[in-house]
Amino acid sequence: MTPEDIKEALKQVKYPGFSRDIVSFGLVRSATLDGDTAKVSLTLTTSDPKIPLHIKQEVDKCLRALPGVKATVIDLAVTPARSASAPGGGNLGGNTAAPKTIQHAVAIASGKGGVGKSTFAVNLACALAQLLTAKGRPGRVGLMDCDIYGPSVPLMIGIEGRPQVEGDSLIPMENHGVKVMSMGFLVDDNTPVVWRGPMIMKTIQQFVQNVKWGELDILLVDLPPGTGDAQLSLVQTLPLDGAVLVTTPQPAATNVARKGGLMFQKVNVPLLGVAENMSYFLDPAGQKHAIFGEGGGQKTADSLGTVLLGQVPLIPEIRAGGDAGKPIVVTNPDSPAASTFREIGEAILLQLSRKPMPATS
Ligand SMILES: Nc1ncnc2c1ncn2[C@@H]1O[C@H](COP(=O)(O)OP(=O)(O)OP(=O)(O)O)[C@@H](O)[C@H]1O
Repeated sequence: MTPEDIKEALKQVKYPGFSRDIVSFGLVRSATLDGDTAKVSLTLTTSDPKIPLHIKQEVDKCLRALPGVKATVIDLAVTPARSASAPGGGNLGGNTAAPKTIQHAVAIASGKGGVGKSTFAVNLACALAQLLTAKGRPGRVGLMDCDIYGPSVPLMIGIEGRPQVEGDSLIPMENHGVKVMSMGFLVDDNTPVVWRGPMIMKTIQQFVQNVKWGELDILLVDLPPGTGDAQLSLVQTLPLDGAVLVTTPQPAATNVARKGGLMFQKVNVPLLGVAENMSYFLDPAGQKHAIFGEGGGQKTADSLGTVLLGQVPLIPEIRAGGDAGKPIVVTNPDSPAASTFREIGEAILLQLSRKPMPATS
């Protein structure tokens, strides 16, 4: 029995409340067999004492079921997490004060345009809404579309019309369990692009402060594509807890995605990971075709010292869902693509609950 065999077996142990296992979450530091004793060391960041206890019991059960294992030594190092359940979290950095009712704000960014960032953000928001609803926390996901030049979120999530105004505040629009605010609700197609630049900072600050989001566990912020000065000042304006980079697999996209990663590091926003979109085309016979090459997402993640959160296939159903305002996560929740979005959502929630956030300036 090699360390790899033991790690393979430990993939049966799920992190409490998630469908992901402790190995893929990176909690297992080492695993060895010494005579008939299996020795495993784990690290975990949580403030909930029930979680280490539960994981320890499950790991013990799993190890004892292995051939030749009679005893176990499980070393579990627990670091207390910042309080993820405390309202406000207290860690929202940035220049704009975030309402205390928003626990975590996470940017969805891409280096290049057209990699499917908005499609990703919409599906991820719906997946998070499903996950949190299943945990008894419905209505706690928000999506803020900051793409001034091509705000596509309203169309992709199936919302038309304008938000209601209540006193000084705007009421977010809602569909598929996600509260949404978008530049697309406020500027029409005829608004000249030159006006949009000066409007953006002010409007986006207002999106954070003057929109009645209510109690949110997570607010996703769909940033405009690119890594230029405009994005940099936007990122500094927003009270972000983390960022997810979306890329396609080819080198041309990943090189620019890396620049995006460096931009977040510059402003002390932790990278939660890289998501690869259009990773492969899945033909009707179930065959995978690497149209845009392979490995770019992993390479980007490695070079930025972060993780690859998941790989979303290129399938016509995702495009059609975007055009119809019916994301695949909602219309076909059992599809492999929908499962990928939920797995990415789980990984993000887990990271937010265990990662102590550095203070931002
Ligand atoms: N995984 C996918 N499979 C099939 N089509 C996809 C996929 N992801 C995105 N698309 C399609 O690709 C097009 C571009 O996607 P999207 O508008 O989300 O990109 P974007 O990166 O947000 O673009 P930009 O930021 O430049 O506006 C859309 O037509 C969308 O439906």
